[in-house]
Amino acid sequence: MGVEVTVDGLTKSFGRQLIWRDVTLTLPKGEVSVLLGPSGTGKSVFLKSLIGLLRPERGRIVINGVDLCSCPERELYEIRKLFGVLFQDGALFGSMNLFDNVAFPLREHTKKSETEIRRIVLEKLEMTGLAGAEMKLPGEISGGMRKRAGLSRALVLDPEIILVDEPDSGLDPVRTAYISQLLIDLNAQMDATILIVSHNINVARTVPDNIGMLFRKDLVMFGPREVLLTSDEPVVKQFLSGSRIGPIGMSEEKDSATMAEEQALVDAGHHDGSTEDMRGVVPQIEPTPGLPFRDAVRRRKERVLRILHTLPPLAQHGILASLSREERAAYGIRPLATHRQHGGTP
Ligand SMILES: Nc1ncnc2c1ncn2[C@@H]1O[C@H](COP(=O)(O)OP(=O)(O)OP(=O)(O)O)[C@@H](O)[C@H]1O
Repeated sequence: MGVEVTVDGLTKSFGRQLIWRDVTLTLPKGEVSVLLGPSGTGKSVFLKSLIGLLRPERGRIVINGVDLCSCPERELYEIRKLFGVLFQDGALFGSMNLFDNVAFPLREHTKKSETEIRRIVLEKLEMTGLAGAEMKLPGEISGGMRKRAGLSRALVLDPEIILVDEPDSGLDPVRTAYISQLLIDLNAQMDATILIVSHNINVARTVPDNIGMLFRKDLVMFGPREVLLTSDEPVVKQFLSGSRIGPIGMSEEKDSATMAEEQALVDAGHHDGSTEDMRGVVPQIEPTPGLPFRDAVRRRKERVLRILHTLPPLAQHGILASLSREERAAYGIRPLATHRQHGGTP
């Protein structure tokens, strides 16, 4: 089963450039979380900090009681074995076929026999839909297949925490939907803690149990998916609708004069770049029929219902609306009062 990751007061700079400060969040064990944020807000830097490739100046990252930010190199090496990482481009060795790429961590870090390695590699390739492609070179396959090969390699040491950097980058919407399904299926099979970094709205709306967002060097929010998906925060609203109108600018945040000018243009009928209001809680992707039920869903339900009273009303409503009649009875919850949601859902 996956482990909990606790991040407390984390701050990272490069020289005089502050990337983010005082980031505090908990990745609940075995749950899937997404970290959103406009380009350049330091999402990849956050992933690299989690595995100890970068060392933040302040704060703690605690896994199994060990603080990665202050522990000795030997302990960090041991904790890193809990992680499987899918980097943006798959980070495959171009001269090795998929079999050898996926076998690489097993040959480097274990004393397993070639027979055992073969069994594991073929199993992971099968799990990611790449059975039969083991002799192909990375240059001979599509971007989506390279992502899945990178994922196979991230799985071979049976990680308890899986970090995924932009699973959708370079993929069309259909291939993105397939990789979203694959991540949920893997979570159902392995119960690993998963953190996905992305700016894809569909991934954010349909995949995770929890969502966070980085903006202006801060973690704007992190919590149950229903909180961000129903949020009224201007930056979240703008991000979810893909609009030019709001605090996020072309490369940096905007000043209030620019925001007022842009709003005036839209008020005069100019297109704001968005397609539709993407706020509101939509159903989460479920594992492919035949795969196990996600234990994380049950654990999350219990956790979220314990903190329900602390959440905003729309988020509460989204959570309660996702419960079946039997669950409502089991948790002693009264029938739902009607409450208007964003996106017109009553
Ligand atoms: N090793 C490094 N040395 C100096 N600056 C770095 C280093 N790594 C990242 N940065 C800077 O940190 C900032 C955040 O980069 P990062 O790649 O984490 O952003 P991101 O949110 O993942 O962006 P995107 O969504 O475009 O991938 C950028 O300004 C980048 O130039």
